Amino acid sequence: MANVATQPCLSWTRGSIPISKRNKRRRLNGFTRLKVVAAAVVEATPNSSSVVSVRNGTNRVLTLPLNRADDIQAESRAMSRAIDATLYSPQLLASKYGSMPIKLVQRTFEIVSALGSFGLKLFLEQKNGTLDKNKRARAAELKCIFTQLGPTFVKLGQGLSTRPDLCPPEYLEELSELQDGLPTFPDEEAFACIERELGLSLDSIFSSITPSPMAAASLGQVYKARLKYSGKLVAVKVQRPSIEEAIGLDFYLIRGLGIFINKYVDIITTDVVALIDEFARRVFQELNYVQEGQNARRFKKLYADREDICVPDVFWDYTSAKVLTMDWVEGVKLNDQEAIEKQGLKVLDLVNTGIQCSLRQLLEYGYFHADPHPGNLLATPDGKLAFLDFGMMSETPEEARSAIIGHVVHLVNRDYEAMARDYYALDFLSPDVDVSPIVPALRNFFDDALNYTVSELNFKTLVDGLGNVLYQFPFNVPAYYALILRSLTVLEGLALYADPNFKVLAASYPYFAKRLLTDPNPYLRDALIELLFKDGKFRWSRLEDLLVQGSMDRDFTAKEALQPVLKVLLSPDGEELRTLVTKEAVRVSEALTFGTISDTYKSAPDFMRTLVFNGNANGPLMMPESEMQSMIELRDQVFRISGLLRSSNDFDPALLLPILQVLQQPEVRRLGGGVVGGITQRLAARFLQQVLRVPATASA
Ligand SMILES: Nc1ncnc2c1ncn2[C@@H]1O[C@H](COP(=O)(O)OP(=O)(O)OP(=O)(O)O)[C@@H](O)[C@H]1O
Repeated sequence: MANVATQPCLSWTRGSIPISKRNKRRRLNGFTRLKVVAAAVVEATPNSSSVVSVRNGTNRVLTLPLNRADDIQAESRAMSRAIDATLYSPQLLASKYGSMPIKLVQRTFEIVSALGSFGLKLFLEQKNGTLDKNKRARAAELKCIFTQLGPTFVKLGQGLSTRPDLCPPEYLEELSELQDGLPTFPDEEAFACIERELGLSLDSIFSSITPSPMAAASLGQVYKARLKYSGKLVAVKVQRPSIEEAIGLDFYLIRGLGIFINKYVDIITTDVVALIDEFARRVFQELNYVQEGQNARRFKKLYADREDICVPDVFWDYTSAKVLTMDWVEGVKLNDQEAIEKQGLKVLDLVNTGIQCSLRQLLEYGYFHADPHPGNLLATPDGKLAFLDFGMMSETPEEARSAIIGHVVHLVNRDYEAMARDYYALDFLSPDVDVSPIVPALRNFFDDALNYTVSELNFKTLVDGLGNVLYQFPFNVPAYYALILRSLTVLEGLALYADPNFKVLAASYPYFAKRLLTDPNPYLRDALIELLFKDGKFRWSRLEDLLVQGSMDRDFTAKEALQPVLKVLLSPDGEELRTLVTKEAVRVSEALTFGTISDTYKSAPDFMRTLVFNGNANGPLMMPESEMQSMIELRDQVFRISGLLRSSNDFDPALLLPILQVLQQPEVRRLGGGVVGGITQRLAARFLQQVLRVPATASA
């Protein structure tokens, strides 16, 4: 939902009306006032502020330490006010609307005539071949039809705007505007609702409130007010009157259509009724603003530990199922680039904050804001990214969170078999589906797409490509996945306004790298081992890349890097890894030794070369130039990596001790294979010992 487009901008000081005057006017209008209940003197503020505010006799605001218990009590009072909040129940809807044939016929007529004439136009345009040409106009028309048909259809449109698998891009764009300029309802009704719901008169709660809403959305409209007892500016969201009625009737009808499709339309194999029920359940949940307040509180607890994120606090004493009072957030919408820049802020910084926060939401705690459209994201004057509207939240199951990170690893590794297997863990495929035919389809698409580096990859290209693959197989895309894609595509879209070359994947990669390097979750640890060791060889370039990327993440600490893997190294299960590490140590120590000999040879004066190396034209070592070159590359890479680790303030070389311990185990010597292996093993151990004791510069 966005600001009411038609409303002249209300300046707070001039536009808001003092409550006493407004009440007089309302009485003149014959507006029935509800019984005024004594105003709450102490206003339970959210616990994070840790103060309550009261006015003393001289009208000064005093702040007192808040007992957290007050806040909990205020919240439970709000919950008891919302005890009657309507829940979605198909049975209840059936028993209620089944006996109202006239209402049903009227509404069916409204819907069928609006959507029927739209469908007819599409049909005719398809026949005369103008369907593609008119796509944009039709999409805009559908947006208007949904707005006219009311909240259920606005919600439906908002939902469709997140489904690139169902709608062409023109429709996605138009429908995603369904947050803007929705019709308002009369202010008198809104104010009466506040009084009825809270059992308090308006003038006992607010010292002033805007005469008309600052914004109107699908389910409610938002006023800006000042709390009487603390002088705090708040946003008061008031639900549209009789909205459960309207939505309930619509869902009853839509469900009827779903039952018909399930029974008679064979080409649609998905359980349409189940989809409708899930969607309706979510919309009904959104109607309980106490639930929304609790979502906001949980979200704030998890993510607003960062200075760059702002989440409004909820005022429980002024909240009920239909009224939500929270901090007023001053800010501009994230898609208003000009206004953001005027404040001396950069859109890309804010988008980056959004991406980092979204990744934490999706992949760390799994609790995420499922509706991050630009209307719900504000840039505050002090450069924070504010999240609003917690009506629709979603959760990523724990297994899926690791599986998503693992999937990215498999993608980077081009391990298509593993990618296909991931779809079980991601719950895309039921365990009885054979994944083998999916592998060539994945290879076909990704071999091409991955010719780009990660930093060049466009998220949308990747998602579209994957979507095409998914279409061909019996995939069932879980709702959380569609919402994740939505979150990231919205942010990518916002960033592209500011920088057409912005890449969401490049901005996300540091987070993935950090998680892989530091997360002890066994799934991620194994994914890291998979990424670093391929075909029995250690891939130094991957490690270097991960360290470079991971260190760009704000939460990265070098001392945690590789710890999960190093722990496995010494564990009873680490046998295979120990073998790999030992072999690699041999390779590295050879590279170090031969690299140094080669450097010494090159830097020696001619006469020395003749004297010491007998003037050997091939250099000091009898090996092809290419082999020598790759050894030198390996050596330089190892130096760069050790430099990267040691340049971080918090890196303690002693953290690498497990490798040294492994190299010194007697059975490891045997792995090196004979005398040469043994020598290089010792060289490797010495080198490491040197690193651990003397933190010298990389080139030393
Ligand atoms: N705390 C706040 N501070 C400032 N403005 C706010 C606040 N809360 C809401 N708004 C304004 O009101 C608009 C609508 O709020 P919100 O998105 O919560 O309503 P909604 O009915 O849930 O909308 P939607 O149709 O998107 O579900 C926001 O886009 C924003 O412009």
